Amino acid sequence: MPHGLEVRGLAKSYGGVRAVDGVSFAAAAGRITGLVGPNGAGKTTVLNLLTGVDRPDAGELLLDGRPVETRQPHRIARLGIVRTFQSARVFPNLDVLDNVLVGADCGRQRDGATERARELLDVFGLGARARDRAADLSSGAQKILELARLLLARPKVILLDEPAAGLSEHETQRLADTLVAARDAGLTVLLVEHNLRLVMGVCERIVVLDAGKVIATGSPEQVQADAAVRQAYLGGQRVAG
Ligand SMILES: Nc1ncnc2c1ncn2[C@@H]1O[C@H](COP(=O)(O)OP(=O)(O)OP(=O)(O)O)[C@@H](O)[C@H]1O
Repeated sequence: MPHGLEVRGLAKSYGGVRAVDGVSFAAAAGRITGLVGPNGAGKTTVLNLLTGVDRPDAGELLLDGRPVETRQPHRIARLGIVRTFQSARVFPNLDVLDNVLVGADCGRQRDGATERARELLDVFGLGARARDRAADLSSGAQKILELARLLLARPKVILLDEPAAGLSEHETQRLADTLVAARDAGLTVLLVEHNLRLVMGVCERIVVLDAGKVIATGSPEQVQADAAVRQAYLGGQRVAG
């Protein structure tokens, strides 16, 4: 059984702010791991450090037990670790199908790419929009399109930065179904998300950050019952289920 992604002692300060302060956790292979926490907890910074968008002050990243030495975003992507951003990055003037096919070039998976791209669009509910310009999709649909493009390249690990933000309830359900299907096909997922209903519904394990530190790790049930999580993250309220 491969390990998936492991983060050890990750740290990053901006001026006097310790945005990420000695963070260690694992995202097991073939599982969906949630990374949650209140605003400013350091979640996006973790994703930026893992994908080479920003440089850590300290820390190690391991993929399937092997250290990832490079800090260059394109090399990290070539190892199979890819990410989405809080706002979708699509090619507005390309149509929806061609947007997905860009992922085939990134992943060098051209054989059968068009067929697979169409399948992905169907799974995501965008099949009927294949020839529409990406710019004409809603912002939620653009996020789903970005995800389809990334999946076409068959990554090992996908890091998602608030994929449900701006999605309708229906789109969020599609997203959940697709993440579960991708996981069942072997994908390792790290999900940064404020929609706790989604997180609790699809994640096997959840890592909770507060003020740059991991304050809890466990199953959705364990995390919901954790006093430190309630205090820091929810001000004592019950975690939405
Ligand atoms: N480039 C930067 N320069 C200065 N400070 C930064 C920078 N990036 C992040 N920070 C600070 O680091 C801390 C963590 O921010 P980060 O965006 O990682 O949190 P987050 O958990 O993703 O929050 P949110 O849920 O609101 O997106 C915050 O105090 C933020 O202001």
